[in-house]
Amino acid sequence: MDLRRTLPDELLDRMQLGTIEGEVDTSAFKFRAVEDVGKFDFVSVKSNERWILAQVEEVTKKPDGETLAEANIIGYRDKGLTKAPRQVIEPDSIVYEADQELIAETLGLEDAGLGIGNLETNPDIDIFVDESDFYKHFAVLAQTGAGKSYLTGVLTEELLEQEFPILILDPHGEYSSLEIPNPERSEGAKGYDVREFSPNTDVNSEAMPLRFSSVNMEKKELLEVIPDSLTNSQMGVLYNALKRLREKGDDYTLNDIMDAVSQEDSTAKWNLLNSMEQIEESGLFSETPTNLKDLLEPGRATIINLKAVEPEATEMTAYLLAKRLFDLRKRDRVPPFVMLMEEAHNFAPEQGFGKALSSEILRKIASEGRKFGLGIGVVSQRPARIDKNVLSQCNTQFILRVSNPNDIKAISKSFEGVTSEVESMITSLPPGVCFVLGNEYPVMTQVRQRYSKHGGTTQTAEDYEQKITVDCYLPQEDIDTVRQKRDGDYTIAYYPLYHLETDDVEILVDGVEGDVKAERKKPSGLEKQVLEKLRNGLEKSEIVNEIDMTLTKMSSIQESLVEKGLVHEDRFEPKESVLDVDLVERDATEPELIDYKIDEKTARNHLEGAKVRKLRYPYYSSGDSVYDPILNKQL
Ligand SMILES: Nc1ncnc2c1ncn2[C@@H]1O[C@H](COP(=O)(O)OP(=O)(O)OP(=O)(O)O)[C@@H](O)[C@H]1O
Repeated sequence: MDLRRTLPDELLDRMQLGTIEGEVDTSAFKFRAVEDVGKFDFVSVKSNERWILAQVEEVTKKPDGETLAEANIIGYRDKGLTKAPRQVIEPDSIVYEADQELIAETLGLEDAGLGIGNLETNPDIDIFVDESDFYKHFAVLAQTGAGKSYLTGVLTEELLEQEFPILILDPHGEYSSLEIPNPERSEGAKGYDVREFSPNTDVNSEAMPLRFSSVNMEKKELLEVIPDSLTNSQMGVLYNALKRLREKGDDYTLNDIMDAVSQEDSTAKWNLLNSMEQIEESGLFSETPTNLKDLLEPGRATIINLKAVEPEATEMTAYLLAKRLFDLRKRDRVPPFVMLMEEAHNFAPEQGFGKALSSEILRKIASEGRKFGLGIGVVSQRPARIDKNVLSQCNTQFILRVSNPNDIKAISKSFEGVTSEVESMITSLPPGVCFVLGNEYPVMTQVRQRYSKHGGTTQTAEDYEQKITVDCYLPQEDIDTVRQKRDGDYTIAYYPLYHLETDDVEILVDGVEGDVKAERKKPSGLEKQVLEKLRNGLEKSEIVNEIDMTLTKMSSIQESLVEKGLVHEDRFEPKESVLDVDLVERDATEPELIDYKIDEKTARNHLEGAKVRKLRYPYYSSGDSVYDPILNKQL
């Protein structure tokens, strides 16, 4: 019988793949394939006037050359819903290739939104995710090397295209490459608007410093960041100190609280002060804090680079950012935004896997954030170690390859739609292929190529660049700010200097030319005190009062300071010198260092018996132009 003649027209343009064989039930069938079929291919069968979609689960080739395929029935589309058939398909039915429309309709695929890739089995079918779903939280879960940070980069690009403000907690400093177009793309490469902040700008020298305000900190917040748990008497001391400060009615800082605590009449204050000193030493708080509103700008990714930040400071940063930004969001002071957390198991650990300061606030955001337009993105290679209360609130899940049984269990417990077949498929996904869960059916997706450069590549011996730590004068402006303000592709260069010092004199010698760049005599004890107060903006009369000295003494000190070249002759103001600029340690690469041409011995000729130290002066250069970030001017 000529099968094609007996078929209605609508069937004719679909490719026949084979015929059902053996027993059929409502969930699966087997068919003898006459065309090539592969694992996970979508196929279709007509039953009771409806097209049923199924997916090949296994293909077997028999010794006689016959190919048998097993397919799981997904269902049919009816009134906007995918339904499982209640009647069995007729044995002997013909199995066809499934067309794009049937697949897209039955799987309930979106046809617009964030384009993350294509259906793994059908490259012509693009996979989109509804952008509003990102305020209902999402998770990217995968074992190391499966493509987790690559996919997170793709999601970030798509969110930035939709003008979302995004904040990324980046423990390894791998997301700043979002600003660089992907060099592996022949067309469509693109860099994005990125700002980088870090609590540790010594190591992350390209980042702007991230500092928090300690003005009027509430008791609850203070108790969260104090590293030790307090005794009742310590609580009492803190309570009294805060009460007294509030009664005064003025703004108060962490230092004011410490002063007030030290004035309390209780021995419990000493340990409390000790704990508070640790917060102060973390360097996270400042009188000139980062304006948190600057962290959220539509269409911009703000990266919180936590590379080389101590674990305690990392925790405190995550807690303070989540807490304060959620508060600001609730009061509509910042736009709706998405906060992405790499290594999320460290910020919201599951019980039994440690504690984190940010646990409670992240649970709160997970359950309430969507009401206020704060979506969180949980990215982790250890799903089993993430707080279930947080994980289960993630409405959309992107699961790449995961093979650890505990992690698989955590995934199937937290999310719907993870059948045992999906579980086994997750263990064998190739890199860059993920399941998108959260819709009607888990969709196996080939993640698209990135528009911007992927920064998470494992470092190899060839691309290893040794870092050399140098003592460097602290730039007033960081390189990113200068790049943005002056719209130039500036790179940093460290100019070599020698600092020579005896008990009386200090000089700075140019490490290339060998000449003296700055010189001055050192102030004596009392002169130093006067100079310091002068630098802090005090008037002569105020200094006389504070140090408690006669006017005659003050005049002789002034004379001596003029003679040493430390203050101006015509006005009692300190002379500015590069010798007063603060020093910081910086990690530089070999090409960033300008070579010394003068050796230490030659430099020492300028000042016999001096202690010599190598220092560096930073310059930012772009083509022919050179910018001095200490004097803040173009040279
Ligand atoms: N969709 C993709 N397209 C092309 N290459 C990809 C894709 N996904 C991943 N890769 C490649 O696989 C490598 C590993 O991916 P990625 O860095 O995202 O892994 P990871 O899961 O984040 O691992 P780790 O936990 O070690 O950071 C990448 O360097 C990239 O080259």
